[in-house]
Formats: sequence, C-alpha cells, structure tokens
Amino acid sequence: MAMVSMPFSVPGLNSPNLRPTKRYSGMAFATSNKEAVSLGVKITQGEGNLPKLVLTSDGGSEAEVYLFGGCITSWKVPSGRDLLFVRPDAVFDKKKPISGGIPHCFPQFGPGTMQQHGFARNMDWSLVESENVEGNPIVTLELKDGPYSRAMWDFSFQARYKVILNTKSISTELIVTNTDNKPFSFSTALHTYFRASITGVSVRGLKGCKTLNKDPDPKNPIEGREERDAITFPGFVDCIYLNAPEELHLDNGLGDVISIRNTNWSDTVLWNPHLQMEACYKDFVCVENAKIGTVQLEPEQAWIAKQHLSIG
Ligand SMILES: O=P(O)(O)OC[C@H]1O[C@@H](O)[C@H](O)[C@@H](O)[C@@H]1O
Repeated sequence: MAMVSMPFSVPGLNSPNLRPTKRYSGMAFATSNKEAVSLGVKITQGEGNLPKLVLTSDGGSEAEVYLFGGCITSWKVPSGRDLLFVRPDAVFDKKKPISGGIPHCFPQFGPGTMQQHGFARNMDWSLVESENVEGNPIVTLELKDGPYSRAMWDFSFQARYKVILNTKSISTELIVTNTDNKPFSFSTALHTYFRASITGVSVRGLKGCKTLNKDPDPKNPIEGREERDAITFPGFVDCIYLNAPEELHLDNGLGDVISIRNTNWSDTVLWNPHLQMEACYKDFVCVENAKIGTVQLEPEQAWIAKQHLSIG
C-alpha cells in the first residue's frame, strides 16, 4: 500500500506532534479542508486548546482523540449517544491526565514504583498516520521515550496506537516495541470509562475467573474467584480479573449492551469509586482491558494487543 507524506499546517496547531502520513485507501482525500488529515479525520482545538482529532465515519459514528495522553474521550454511535464518559473533574491543562474516556496505563498499571498508571497518559502522543478505509477513519498515534519518561523508566521504546472507527464499533491496536539494547518489562491497561447508570449496570463473562480484589488494600489484593454470571455495582468495586475471556458484555443501564472484545489483553479490571467520587460515580463504570502480569520484551521485540468495542 502506497504511503504518501505531505507537509501539513493548521493555524495554531503547528506542533511536532502533528506529522501525519496519509495513506490512501479506497476513498478520495479531502483536499479542500485544511484541517482534514484524511477523509473523516480532522484536527481541531479541544478543551484547553489541546489538539484533538475528530473522526467521523460514513455510517454516522464519531470519535474524539486527544494527542495528550493518546486518549479517546468520546465515542458516539449513530444515534448520537456517547458511550464513553469524561469525569466532571477532568482537566485539560496537561497538569494531570485526562480523567475519562480511554486513558492508557503504561508502563505500569500500579500501584508500583512510579506514579499510579505510569506516564503514557501524561505525555503528548504524535499523529503519524491517517487513512480512510471504505468510509471508516483510522488514525495511528505514536509515543516514544523522552526525558520525562526516562526519569521514571530509563528505556527506549515505541508505542503505536491505531484507532479504527466503524459505524457500530471502535477498535484499537496497541503495539509496544523495545527500541533499547536491553530488555524491559511493563504492565499496561486501557482504563476505559463507560457512560452508565450505575444501578442498572452489569458485566457478564467473568464467571470463574481468579480475582484480585483491591478493596480494601490495593497493595495487598485479596485472592478469590468470581462466581456471579452478572457482576453489579451496588457499592465500591475495584477488582482485577486474571485470564479473562476474549469477550465481555457490559449493560450500561442506559439501554446499550456493549461487547468488549480483546486479543492479548489477558486481564480485566472493574472499577467504580462509589462515594469516593460522589459527584459522578452514578454516571460511569470502568471496564478495563489490562495486562497485569508483566510483559517482558527483549531488544527489537514487540507486544501487540487489540480492543474492539461494539454495539449490536
Ligand atoms: O487514575 P484514575 O482515572 O482516577 O483511576 C484510578 C483507579 O483506576 C483503577 O484502574 C484502579 O483499579 C483503581 O485502584 C484506581 O483508584
């Protein structure tokens, strides 16, 4: 497939993090719109003037992705309903990670030696590729080590994150490559905040999994086994499910059943803070595809994991 590099400029958005390589895949390129990177992908100024990609599919779905944190903050299905949730206390000033959407936890899920959930959600990712396949926009973001990450984790790495929006789904593919000359290991997660009505929420598919319950002490989780077909959220929940299946179903209590499929994200985390976040706990649930046991990569080795969220 041909790759075409083009100079790119958007007023107020000139940044080394915006250097997309367009790939032409079946659809014409929208040359008339300066802010369009490829058909169905625009770069805009989001909250706090942070660069935000807006993806629009021919089928009527829409997604928003901030380069800061490589964070998908919105996934609207054709009905216009946003199935993701951004907390009301989220800030867009780069002083904190964006609290909501699909933040990255990398290279540590935590708790651990560095800040909770690692540094990837606190760094600017770059847009490196944008394409459109049969009306469906695709962007690829990249994160590499820099002084900020090196101070916490002294390794050279590359993370590539592809986001694919279809009419009824949003898929991601994360590839972490060891670009160092020594091995490294990491844990990681996609900390997805789903919009929900918590009293009506249930998660199915985890029955039989070994659990590590982080309540009451995240540093000393209690081992157990899940016995319920449908997990509900009547109070505080913070629990890791090891060797989770490749598909879960989330009933968000708002009329949507979301299929959460994965490849190679071996574990799941369920989290709802209940009264610890009194202002918003009723409005979301986190169902996180995670890799809790560390991944070890030798130099030049890569690890790949996919997530596929869809509605029926
Ligand atoms: O960093 P955030 O978005 O506030 O999320 C924090 C929570 O993230 C969850 O993944 C953890 O299991 C919780 O222990 C933690 O409290």
